[in-house]
Amino acid sequence: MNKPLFTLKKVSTTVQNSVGLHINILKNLNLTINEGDFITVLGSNGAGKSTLFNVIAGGIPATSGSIMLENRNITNESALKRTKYISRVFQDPKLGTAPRMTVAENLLLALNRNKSFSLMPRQLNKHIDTFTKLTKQMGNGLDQRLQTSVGSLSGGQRQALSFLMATIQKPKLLLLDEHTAALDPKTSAQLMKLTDEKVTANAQTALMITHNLEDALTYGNRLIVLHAGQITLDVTGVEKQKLTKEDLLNYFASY
Ligand SMILES: Nc1ncnc2c1ncn2[C@@H]1O[C@H](COP(=O)(O)OP(=O)(O)OP(=O)(O)O)[C@@H](O)[C@H]1O
Repeated sequence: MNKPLFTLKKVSTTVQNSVGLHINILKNLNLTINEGDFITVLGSNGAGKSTLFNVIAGGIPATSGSIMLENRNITNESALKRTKYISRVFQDPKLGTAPRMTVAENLLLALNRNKSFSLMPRQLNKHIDTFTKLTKQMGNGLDQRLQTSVGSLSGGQRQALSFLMATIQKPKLLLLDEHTAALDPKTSAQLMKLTDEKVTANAQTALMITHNLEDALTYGNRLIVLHAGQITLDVTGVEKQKLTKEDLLNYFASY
């Protein structure tokens, strides 16, 4: 049985642009994210995908409608409070990590998110084996760079670190905003594979925005398409498995 985790009901979002005009981005959007869903999110540029993530994470308020987390109404909860249970990885590897701190310090920060703690060497030493194991899984040399400052990592290593930090404490929801798009094809494919392994192994509820149709079809149990601020396609399970790249191209061409 599908258990609803996040429920967005008739969510609309209006923002003001640089010349003061009000733009309605999300329009009466309905979405139920079930526990364990791994949803790939497609949509043309400007469809409202990142805005949807911003509204779920609390960065942009819903102008109307409601967002429920199980039985709790979180529509007006701050973004800061929502970081307790929602993690996000962005397209830009520079976001989500502290550049002057080492890889190990960043991981310790993520491990202690929402707690008061110290970055004392004692604390770091306690976790170093765990961090080595975790970073080794990435297969990109990150485990050899635990004591290196994050600013000197490659984009791929830094993005792998952002992903590890976002998942080190299992969040209720993981939002992946084109998180492999800025990486070279090999590094991107490697992080995508690791993402799938981790999300699947942890039964992690996740939404992943991508412009890569193959990734959208290959990964996840569910696929949604956003168009002009609304969800126009929502397929799950066998229906998703049957979907082809050609179907999607035809679907987009029909707009
Ligand atoms: N804060 C804002 N102020 C003004 N306009 C905005 C704001 N945020 C988003 N928009 C506009 O709303 C529309 C939707 O933007 P959004 O970033 O959500 O689209 P997207 O589907 O993620 O696009 P892309 O695939 O290009 O990343 C765009 O036209 C964008 O310019």
